[in-house]
Amino acid sequence: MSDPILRLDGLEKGYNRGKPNEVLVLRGASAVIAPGEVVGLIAPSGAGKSTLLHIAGLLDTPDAGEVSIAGSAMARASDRARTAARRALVGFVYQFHHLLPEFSAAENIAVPQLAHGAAKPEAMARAQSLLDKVGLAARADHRPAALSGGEQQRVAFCRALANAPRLLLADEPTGNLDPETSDAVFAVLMTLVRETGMSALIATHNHDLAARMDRVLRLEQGILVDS
Ligand SMILES: Nc1ncnc2c1ncn2[C@@H]1O[C@H](COP(=O)(O)OP(=O)(O)OP(=O)(O)O)[C@@H](O)[C@H]1O
Repeated sequence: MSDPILRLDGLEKGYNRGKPNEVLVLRGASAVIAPGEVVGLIAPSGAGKSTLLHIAGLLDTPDAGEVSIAGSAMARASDRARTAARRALVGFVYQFHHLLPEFSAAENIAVPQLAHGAAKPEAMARAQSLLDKVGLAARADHRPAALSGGEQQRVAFCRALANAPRLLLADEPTGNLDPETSDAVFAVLMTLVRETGMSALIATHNHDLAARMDRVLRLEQGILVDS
């Protein structure tokens, strides 16, 4: 059997440890995500969803436990190895688009490819083909401020997929949109994820959206439980 794309083993994470204002957020969180699996993450506000996603995406390190991506243990790997794995294997989408305001939609999608060593013409061609897929071919030259909220978020999806990651980590990817737009934009995200066959861990407060995923994990009292 192929390695899981993401394996979280007994993750522990706290802030201000050993001090009076200590907060223990993760207390042994474990999960396995198989290739191609799309998993929802439901957590009450403040339960540690962002902390978990940052550790899973190698943006932060756990106090204890292991994170393996595509079979490689990364929790205690060098910064250089973690950055290389993150760039090659992981895409991120947040609640707010975080697009660079002075760049066009296509340029925003080209940036991570250039950082990963692509040549500009190829990066721009891939940006255009991703924009085609999300119905924004005609918006390639628009700056983020000239796009609607739903369009900005669709560009952010393209940027997350620019380097063809194997794992998408999304933190309330449509949480900033009105319900109708959220539904339509979420459908675009799911189509992109399913078409590429990538795995995804998608945090949402929306139970209807969570119901469209293969399964759902809940983060409760610092551990992950099947929903
Ligand atoms: N740098 C930090 N220093 C101290 N406490 C922190 C820090 N970052 C997060 N926390 C605390 O850890 C807990 C989990 O935070 P986290 O941002 O992971 O929650 P969340 O589930 O993503 O919340 P929300 O859904 O409201 O965004 C919270 O109680 C938060 O106050």
